[in-house]
Amino acid sequence: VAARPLAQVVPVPAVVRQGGAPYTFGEGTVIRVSPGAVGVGRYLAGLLRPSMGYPLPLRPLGRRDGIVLALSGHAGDLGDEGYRLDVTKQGVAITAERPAGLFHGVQTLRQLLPAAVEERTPQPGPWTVSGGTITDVPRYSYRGAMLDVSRHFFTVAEVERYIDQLALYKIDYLHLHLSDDQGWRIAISSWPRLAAYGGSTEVGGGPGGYYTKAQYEQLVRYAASRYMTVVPEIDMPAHTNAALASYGPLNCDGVAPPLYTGTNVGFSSLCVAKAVTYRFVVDVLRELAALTPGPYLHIGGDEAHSTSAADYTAFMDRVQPLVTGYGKTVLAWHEITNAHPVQGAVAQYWGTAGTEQGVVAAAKAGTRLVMSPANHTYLDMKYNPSTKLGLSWAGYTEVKDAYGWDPATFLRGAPASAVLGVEAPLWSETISTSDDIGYMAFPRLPAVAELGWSPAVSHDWDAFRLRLAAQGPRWDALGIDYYRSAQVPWP
Ligand SMILES: CC1=[NH+][C@H]2[C@@H](O1)O[C@H](CO)[C@@H](O)[C@@H]2O
Repeated sequence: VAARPLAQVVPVPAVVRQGGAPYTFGEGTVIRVSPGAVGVGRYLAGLLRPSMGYPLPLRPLGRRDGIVLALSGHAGDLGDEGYRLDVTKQGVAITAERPAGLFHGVQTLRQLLPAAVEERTPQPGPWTVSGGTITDVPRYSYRGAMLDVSRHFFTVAEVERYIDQLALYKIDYLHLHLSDDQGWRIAISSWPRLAAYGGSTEVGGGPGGYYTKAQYEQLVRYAASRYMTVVPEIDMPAHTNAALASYGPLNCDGVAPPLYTGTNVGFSSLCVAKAVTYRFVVDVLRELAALTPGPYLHIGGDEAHSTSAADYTAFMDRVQPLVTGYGKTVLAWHEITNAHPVQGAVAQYWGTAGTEQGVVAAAKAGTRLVMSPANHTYLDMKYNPSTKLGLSWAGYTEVKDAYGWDPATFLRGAPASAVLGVEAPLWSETISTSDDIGYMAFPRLPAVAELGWSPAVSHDWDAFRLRLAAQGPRWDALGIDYYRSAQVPWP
């Protein structure tokens, strides 16, 4: 079995030098780790032991043989997430400045092994990795995936499964859309009805659900163990029916509307004029900030069709300082640029044309961008008219569409330096199971992940589609029910 070319990896690494003797894992292979790399070593062992059937014991650094996970102990040109991977006859050495870099190197090593390595029962080898060197660093530091847990609720186990799938493609931010018209999904101690009542249903009228604080902290820890930072979103002032239904006083007329299980948007708004609204926002953001080790709180801001422009601006002027007051950075959908984005705020672009001059102007004035153009990155868009799941308001999105754009230039006129990275949102109006997530996210999520990680100069659909094809057998082994796009030459 010819060992896989080093450059076959998705996202494609920055620098690949193929050559030299391959390395073959065996009964005696050990995993040697720096003191700070024990967690990554345990993760790697957990990946390889079931399918290889080898003991793969963890050992301290010593002889340079077998698998080495070493932290360099000094700042260099690999940064927080980069790594170097050297394959020789003696073994595979992954070096990095930070554990996240080692973790990303492990994802690359994983992909250099046969797809059978993803099986959870002993598989025949050989477990050979081609000789050579990879030096790899990300193009963007923000490479996100969003899961809408409001329209349909997903359990901790279902989210953790998605986290594991995202880790394979070096995604480092998980944006959880925790509230919307159809469901409030995070327990807030000072406003208990938000989750207890506001989380009691979902699109289609199912049982919904919510995360207790302990469950949410479990998700944050699990994501962190895969070097992913959680970005919680409380969407405001629109997309708030679940909160408005839970507390009558939050409504301008004091009357709580019924819970909503449909899929319309833009009909709800917090009452901008009432003082209680800001007590609500302060309490929610305070409790959420306490649960969020990451730098961002996402305050939504999209589709405020039932909020006047003046009220929207007044609301955002009052709410953004609350986020920064808790030491967090504001993330919001790009409509925030119609108001006054505070210094340091990040706008998440979700348009389709790349011509919104208000967003361009804000970017020129210092607002940074996370790029999520809906006609390229929305994983809830149908692949084609016959796709059962998903929506089509932004058009049909095949794999080539997910890959065929440049985050640096999509928003025309915005400085490339304003772009922090990319994010692939998966809205869940029509998505309710892990299999649904897998079908819509694969193969398009890896395309967006490559746009976030790999150098612009490596962007090439003809090469990418071949590398993507080699991922198919991995997804089969991982039990991911992916869409077999005709654009990809699956093996
Ligand atoms: C930012 C944004 N707001 C809308 C829009 O994206 O489309 C999504 C469906 O594709 C929908 O669920 C969401 O509420």
